[in-house]
Amino acid sequence: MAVYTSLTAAELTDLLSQYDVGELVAYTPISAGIENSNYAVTTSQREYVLTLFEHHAPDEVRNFVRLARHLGTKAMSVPSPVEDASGVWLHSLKNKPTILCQRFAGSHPDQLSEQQCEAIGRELAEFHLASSDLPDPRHDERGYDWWQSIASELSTDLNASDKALLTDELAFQQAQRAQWCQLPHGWIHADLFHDNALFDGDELTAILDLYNACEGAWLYDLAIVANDWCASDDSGLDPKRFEALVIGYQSVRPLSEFESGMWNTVLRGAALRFWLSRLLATRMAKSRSEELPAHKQPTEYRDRLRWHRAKSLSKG
Ligand SMILES: Nc1ncnc2c1ncn2[C@@H]1O[C@H](COP(=O)(O)OP(=O)(O)OP(=O)(O)O)[C@@H](O)[C@H]1O
Ligand SMILES: N[C@@H](CCO)C(=O)O
Repeated sequence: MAVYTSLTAAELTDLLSQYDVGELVAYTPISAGIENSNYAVTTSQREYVLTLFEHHAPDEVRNFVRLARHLGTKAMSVPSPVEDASGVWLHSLKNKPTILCQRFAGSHPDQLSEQQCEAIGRELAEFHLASSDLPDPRHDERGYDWWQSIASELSTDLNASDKALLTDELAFQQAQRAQWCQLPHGWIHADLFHDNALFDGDELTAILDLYNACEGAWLYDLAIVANDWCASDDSGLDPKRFEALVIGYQSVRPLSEFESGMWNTVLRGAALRFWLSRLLATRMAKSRSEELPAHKQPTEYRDRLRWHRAKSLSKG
């Protein structure tokens, strides 16, 4: 949790002078986030967030931000970069691609309510529909092929029971490939956990961190949201929050009968994906002699996968 690149007031003032955003009043590093450096910036006109991309070249950033810019033109509350006085939105500070976005009000929800789940469901469906006319979604680098390849790499870190679970689930998912391919698909957020949304009470003010957005099944995106926002103490899903989420989503884009029949498969796939990515993150943290925070442990998603599998068995 860090800001990796330090900035002086003079550097920031120089950057802001290219925009029509008023004078610099204050700036504070934002410690949440592990990937990029973010600053909360107050000018005489309004509040902004300045992001310096730590690991990406300008062309990659252009590609990441394409979706946010598209959704910004449709008045969705996502961090879309502000243009400077000559229409340029991608700048460079300390040799790092840099953007300035509107700072949204609100905070990350903590005790998730049914109203918040309904709101995020509605917003996700809006996101799917509003992005559907933007061509060439990015390839999902954490999709099915990655599940297969990373699973064999990571299996040496697992005990026998987890290895058996992983092998069995991959075989199940492989058998379901043809069905997955028939699901309605397009751009998906792919990481809409509750720490990537802002709320003011029960009112959703923004969805953030579109940098994993890629092509995928829309139901899969909804399942990623369900596994996090509706998580229950027994490692499964809370039925009331899950119902609220689906009601919210369907109020904008009703699910087809085929999609509704695929829930269990897709919830399992979404749990598997984050079990694997957290296992990988654990391995990487260990190599730096660090640990993942308690709320990002792989076991949470392994246990959720087990819960979904037990559900499908109990349905017979
Ligand atoms: N436009 C914005 N308005 C308000 N707050 C924002 C905005 N952009 C970022 N933030 C705040 O900064 C934090 C970090 O942003 P973000 O999640 O994009 O970080 P990151 O390091 O790029 O990604 P990661 O979550 O993968 O570590 C967010 O959790 C949020 O609190
Ligand atoms: N949202 C992810 C981390 C960022 O991709 C997780 O909780 O595992």
